[in-house]
Amino acid sequence: MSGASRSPGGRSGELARTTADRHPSGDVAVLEARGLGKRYRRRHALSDCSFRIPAGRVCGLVGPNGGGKSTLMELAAGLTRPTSGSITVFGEAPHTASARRRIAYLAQDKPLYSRFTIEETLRLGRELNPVWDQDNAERIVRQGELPLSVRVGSLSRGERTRVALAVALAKRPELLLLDEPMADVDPISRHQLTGVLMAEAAEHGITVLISSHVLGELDGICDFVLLLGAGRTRLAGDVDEILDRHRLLVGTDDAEDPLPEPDLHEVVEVRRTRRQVTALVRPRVPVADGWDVVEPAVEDVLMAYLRSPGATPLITSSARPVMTPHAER
Ligand SMILES: Nc1ncnc2c1ncn2[C@@H]1O[C@H](COP(=O)(O)OP(=O)(O)OP(=O)(O)O)[C@@H](O)[C@H]1O
Repeated sequence: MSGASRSPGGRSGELARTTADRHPSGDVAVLEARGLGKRYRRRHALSDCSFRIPAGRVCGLVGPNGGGKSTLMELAAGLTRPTSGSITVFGEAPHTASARRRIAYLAQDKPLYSRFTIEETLRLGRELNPVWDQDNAERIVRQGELPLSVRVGSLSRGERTRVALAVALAKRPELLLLDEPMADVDPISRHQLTGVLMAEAAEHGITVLISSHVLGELDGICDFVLLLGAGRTRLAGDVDEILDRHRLLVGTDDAEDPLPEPDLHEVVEVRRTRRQVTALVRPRVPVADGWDVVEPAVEDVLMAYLRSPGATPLITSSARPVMTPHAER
């Protein structure tokens, strides 16, 4: 294999030594936002957004159109600066050269030089990046049956995604930011590229932030989620922790009050069909008899929060930033 190789967790160890404010759980945040805000003229793309993503997680980024996902990716990639609050990557401002070396960002429009061939694109990547895994990049391209001699401008959008992902992974990033990467990719390539992504993330301990509107696409690949709405953090945390905090209550819709204990649970959403009522709640006490109580799937939880913009946000302990005096300024 050409390019520098790195042992799994090698640079994570370095990260652990250099990050001062450890979380009570002992893990280390790769990406952390504290009161983060970004305003474009009068429009607030993000406001007072706080969360942390621990090292090695694959975090699904979800939210409605205009919810602030791309803005967050651009801030995390160091391409734009906050107008309030802070965002750090590996404990540093993302625009610093040392932080940017550790980040790869795949923007929604997959910017590549159209006039370059794939081979020239990879050569440019090799020249620009101190760490570059050429063999891996070529393997990912060849798996899509793309000849290296073809011009990028002649590729379909899905094929460009494959090349862009090959470039991003060849940099051997520690943080990979993927903005709706699979939107143009056919189902078979999507399955295959997702497999490549997961294998690379696991082998090299890459922390991944991946946005998608297709919730089923995130289910099974993400162990962490971040849901933004109107520029704010609405739901963040470990998938297991989030599932553990929610229950789906299913009952018949024959009572006057559809929820027998509305003061006892945080109600995220209530939905009625003709005879049935289904509620997603965060129970504070054991649920009373009369309801079928089911552990929800990730997609159930995400959909309920997306449909209910007024639901009380939940940021679980693994996603809550450590508030140092500096961070509270
Ligand atoms: N460069 C910009 N100039 C002005 N407004 C912007 C700019 N970028 C984003 N916005 C605004 O900020 C808000 C958040 O946009 P953003 O693209 O971050 O949302 P998103 O969640 O990625 O949306 P989508 O799901 O549609 O891609 C929107 O209201 C958008 O119009």
